[in-house]
Amino acid sequence: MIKMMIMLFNYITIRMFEFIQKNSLGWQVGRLFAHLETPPLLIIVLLLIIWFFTQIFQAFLLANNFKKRSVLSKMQSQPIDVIVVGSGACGGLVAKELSDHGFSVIMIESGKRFQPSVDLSNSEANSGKIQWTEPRVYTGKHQVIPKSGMGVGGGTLPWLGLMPRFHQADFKTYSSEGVGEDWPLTYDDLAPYYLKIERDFGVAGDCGPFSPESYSLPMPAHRMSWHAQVLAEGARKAGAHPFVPPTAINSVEYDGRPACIYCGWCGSGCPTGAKATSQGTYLAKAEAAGVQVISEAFVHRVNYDPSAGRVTGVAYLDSAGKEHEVSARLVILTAHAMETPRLLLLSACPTFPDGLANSSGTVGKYLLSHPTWQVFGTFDEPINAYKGFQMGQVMVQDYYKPNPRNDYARGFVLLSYMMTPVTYANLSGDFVGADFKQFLSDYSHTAAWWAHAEGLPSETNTVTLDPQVKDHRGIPVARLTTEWLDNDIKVAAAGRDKAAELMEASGARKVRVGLNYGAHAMGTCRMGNNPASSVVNEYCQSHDIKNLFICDTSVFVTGSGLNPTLTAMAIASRAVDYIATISQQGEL
Ligand SMILES: Cc1cc2nc3c(=O)[nH]c(=O)nc-3n(C[C@H](O)[C@H](O)[C@H](O)COP(=O)(O)OP(=O)(O)OC[C@H]3O[C@@H](n4cnc5c(N)ncnc54)[C@H](O)[C@@H]3O)c2cc1C
Repeated sequence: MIKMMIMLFNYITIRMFEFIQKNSLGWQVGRLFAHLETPPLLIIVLLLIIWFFTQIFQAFLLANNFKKRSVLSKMQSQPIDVIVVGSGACGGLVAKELSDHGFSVIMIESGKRFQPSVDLSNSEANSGKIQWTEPRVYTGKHQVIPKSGMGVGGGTLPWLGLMPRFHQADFKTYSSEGVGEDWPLTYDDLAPYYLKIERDFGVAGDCGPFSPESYSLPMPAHRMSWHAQVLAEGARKAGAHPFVPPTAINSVEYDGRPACIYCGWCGSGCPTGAKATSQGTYLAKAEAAGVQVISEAFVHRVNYDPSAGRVTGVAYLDSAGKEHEVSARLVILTAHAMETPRLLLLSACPTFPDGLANSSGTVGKYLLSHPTWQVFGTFDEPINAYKGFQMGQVMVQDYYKPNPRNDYARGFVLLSYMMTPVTYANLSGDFVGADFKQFLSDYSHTAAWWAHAEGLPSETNTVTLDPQVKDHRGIPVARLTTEWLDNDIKVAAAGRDKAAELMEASGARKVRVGLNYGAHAMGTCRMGNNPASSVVNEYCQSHDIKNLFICDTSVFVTGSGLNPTLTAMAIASRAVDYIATISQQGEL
């Protein structure tokens, strides 16, 4: 075969020289045909040439990791400072704050843009529109399926708005308890950013008796609705100290957005704008200041220039499958802890064959989640727990601080919770006939505690590229491989049992343990001081590529037992200040 190819190559070369000599296409074609004595031989040669070039073309397509290649459009006429990938909690903040610092920013978001008052008004069906619906593969001993958002606004479209601060010890789990790992930053590093975001984003509630320090929030706490009062009373009887936690849902009109009307559909998107979303806060201001948002645009590669050792921009596919390239001085990934590692792995190149910015081999490793249990209580009188916002009208944090007498490390919190009717009905399982009827009529008599614990980091909990499953674009999807550690199981079980005890203390006639699952995704591109064991430094800057930043929950070292978004935003805001400083010093 090789011999044949060489002969073919020699033959074409000789003919080309002759062609140049004679400078006549007609003469050349005539001579070529004359040398090929029989028509079958001519056909075979032509087929071989076609085959040869098809192989080269296919290899090229594979190397570029996509099926449909169309015309590249270099869209910008002006040089851009920063590309932000993903428009969620951190993306919106990063775009707004960079724009305030004078950077020109393009944001690229794979989901659609919604008009909340029209597209998301008051229906459970909407939650499907605003959650990530593309395929992912979940595997491992205990499958963890963290929900995530999609659309302009990202995870803040379906989120429930809980905004607690992490505690000092959450950043030092190894030095305080010998588990997990210490972060390269501290609570004090983030405290000014927590404060700023609570004001800019809009948070209502109390810091509670167990907060890392005493702080006040810009809006008063919401009044607990009846079910939350019943749960709080039971918690007090059992010796706990319930309070109304920090929530990014307006209790009064704030920053041009109205107070909550307590319709109870927070997870389906807020039609009034009372719930803070990236789209309705940071991003709205960023766009007004000139930030360009490209929606329905899936970034499938971060481009890298090996001669400069820098990223140069990104390539994305629009909804019609057409490819575009955008270049910028800086690329910031805020695509969340499942899609950011996927994108880096998809962007493998000769310099980084195992994934861009992955010389440490840790991209996609140490996937963190919160092991949780739902515990339902059914009461004699109706308590209408569906009224008011869905989660965290009351919180119990008494069992959060680690206690050496426990047979587990770290801790948990309890948050009041109630699901919307169809989600509740879906839990009916095997009930039929009278049992099913009873289950449904219990809805207005039922409330829940959501026990939310800390899951510890493990190198074998990972996001990788699935070798088989591809999305509709032909691109490998994220594959999550997970197994809870012994400590995760124990601390979550302690949370579950405490929730059941408090529910009984509230007077529930029936206590039922519901689902056990993993909430929130974090930690797949963790930060650290050592480039051999972490992906970014404490300012979210890649150890390998200085103009590449990762500013989302991927950078978490441990997950704490608390809702993660405020802390991710605080870390991102601190990274923006760093970027502005080093940019001024000419270091970017
Ligand atoms: C139902 C629900 C309730 C929640 N409630 C709470 C809560 O009460 N408190 C809390 O702290 N957290 C909560 N969370 C979690 C919270 O939403 C996330 O922690 C937070 O949004 C993460 O922010 P992020 O910036 O890392 O990513 P996200 O906000 O998830 O944004 C990432 C964005 O990137 C886009 N994207 C992904 N890949 C690409 C790509 N290749 N190209 C272009 N765009 C891409 C996605 O479409 C998405 O819009 C909840 C989540 C859900 C789903």
